[in-house]
Amino acid sequence: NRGPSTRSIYLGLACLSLALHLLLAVFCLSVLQTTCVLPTSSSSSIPRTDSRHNESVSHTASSSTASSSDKLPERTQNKEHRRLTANTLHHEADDTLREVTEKAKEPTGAAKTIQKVKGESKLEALFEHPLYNLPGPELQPDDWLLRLKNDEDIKDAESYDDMDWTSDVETYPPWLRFHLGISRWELYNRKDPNLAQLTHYLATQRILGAVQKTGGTQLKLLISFPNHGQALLKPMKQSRDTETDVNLFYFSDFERHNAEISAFHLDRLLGFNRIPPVVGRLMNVTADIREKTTDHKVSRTFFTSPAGNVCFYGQCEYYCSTEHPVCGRPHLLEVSLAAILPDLSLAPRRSWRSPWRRSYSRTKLAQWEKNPNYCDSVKQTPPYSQGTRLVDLIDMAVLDFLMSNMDRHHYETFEKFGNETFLLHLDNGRAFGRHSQDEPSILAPLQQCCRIRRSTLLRLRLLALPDFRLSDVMRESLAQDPLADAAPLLSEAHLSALDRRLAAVLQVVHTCQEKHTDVIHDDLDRYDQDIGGKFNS
Ligand SMILES: Nc1ncnc2c1ncn2[C@@H]1O[C@H](COP(=O)(O)OP(=O)(O)OP(=O)(O)O)[C@@H](O)[C@H]1O
Ligand SMILES: [Mn+2]
Repeated sequence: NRGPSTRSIYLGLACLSLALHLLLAVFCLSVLQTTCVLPTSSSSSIPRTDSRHNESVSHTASSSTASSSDKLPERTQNKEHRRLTANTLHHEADDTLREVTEKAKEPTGAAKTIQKVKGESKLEALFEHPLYNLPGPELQPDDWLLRLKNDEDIKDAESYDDMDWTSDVETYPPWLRFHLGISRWELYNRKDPNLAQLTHYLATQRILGAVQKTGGTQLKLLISFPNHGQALLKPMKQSRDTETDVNLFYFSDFERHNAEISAFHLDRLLGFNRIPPVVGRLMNVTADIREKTTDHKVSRTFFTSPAGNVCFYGQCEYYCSTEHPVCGRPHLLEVSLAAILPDLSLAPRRSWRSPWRRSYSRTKLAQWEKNPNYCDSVKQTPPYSQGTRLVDLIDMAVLDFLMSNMDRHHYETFEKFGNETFLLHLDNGRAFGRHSQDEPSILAPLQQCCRIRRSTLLRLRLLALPDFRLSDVMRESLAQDPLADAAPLLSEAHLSALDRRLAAVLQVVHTCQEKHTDVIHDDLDRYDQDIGGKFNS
């Protein structure tokens, strides 16, 4: 008899459960709508402020793994891995990105000072000059190193199909926006507001880790920050003004943190934009390195010096010993931090041996030192026989002569761009070693080939004028670095050496022009109206 009543109870319960499920579903839908739906602008184009970049460009999401760094074996970017890194980035992005961007908007102390003297600023005047505002070639999609996917790509590109790039480009951390801004012709756009945010990020972010960076001969660390940001650290090893010992060969010279910082500023002042942004920072050796490192090569070399300073030396080929320690005072240490380039697995680079490489021997001379017609053979050898490679190399020689860097044995390019691209000016640690002496042999490419880009020559002439004097704009530019608060990054002696060397470069060009008619590589024929007849060459 209990059959029908039990059945009705079961029926009632089933109805109740159904109703509850329905209620739950409705609730879930409404909640998801408000919290889980991400902006639909996943493929949003980045409107670029600079006229050079005024087309709308969308970048591929492949840059997501840029953060994954050296730990990954090259070319192991399978789909699973890419999805993982993209997702991780987004999770971290949510809570820390806003903080970073907010902080980055505050100008540093030095930047504020510069703003005050607006109107008298030679640096501002320089960057307002038409020679620093030439519209570059119009950029095609292939002219970006990394691209986010745009609608077209979504339709046809299988390789990106599992990417989950849903957040707004504006919320990407500065290092990622730096990567997305690398083009065929320059590493960064001087007017990109992200540049200041990137240096601020490197100078202020909490340090999460420090390991020794492999490759090269002297000690350097790979620093990691929140949001997968990384930097290449070079420590201060000697006082800023110590001149390189005259009996030390160029290949035995110490690397200088202030040389890395100054080289970035100089390269930017020359209008090249070919050095990754570098910023100075006062770090705590104990809290930021000793307590953070997971690298035994580093941690086991820490000690306290007789003076009570915390020191370490790491493991490397040159100067990694108790006799050459890196020491805090007692904990504080000045370092340079360079923005890290996109990971090699995403943006492979090619390393080129410089035709004017030194012999790196105490006794041997290189070919270019023995043969005055050396350039004739270089001019006939690819890639120097075509395009702009030779004048690019000469630009680099001018930069190196100005800062007296004799250590340019190699240079790198991004493989993606083939031979039609700028040259990366990495590793400037051995520059600015001596101010009392110049090294004319660094100018051998210019002097032997008698060729120079017109835009480079015109900028050099501009920097020789009192209104834009190189030493003055360099002093002003370096004052923006956080370490300038402690002491100038380059002494006055180094700054005036720049003016002296600039005059020497112009003299070499002048001598060339007396002997040859094809000295100028005219890259400005399209802009002659813009720059006027003021600078005839
Ligand atoms: N900003 C950067 N981002 C990514 N990789 C970099 C960066 N700067 C340098 N590297 C890479 O690290 C390598 C070593 O750096 P660097 O040349 O500065 O060290 P080094 O000890 O001075 O080398 P060497 O002794 O060969 O002159 C470089 O060859 C380059 O490929
Ligand atoms: Mn080096």
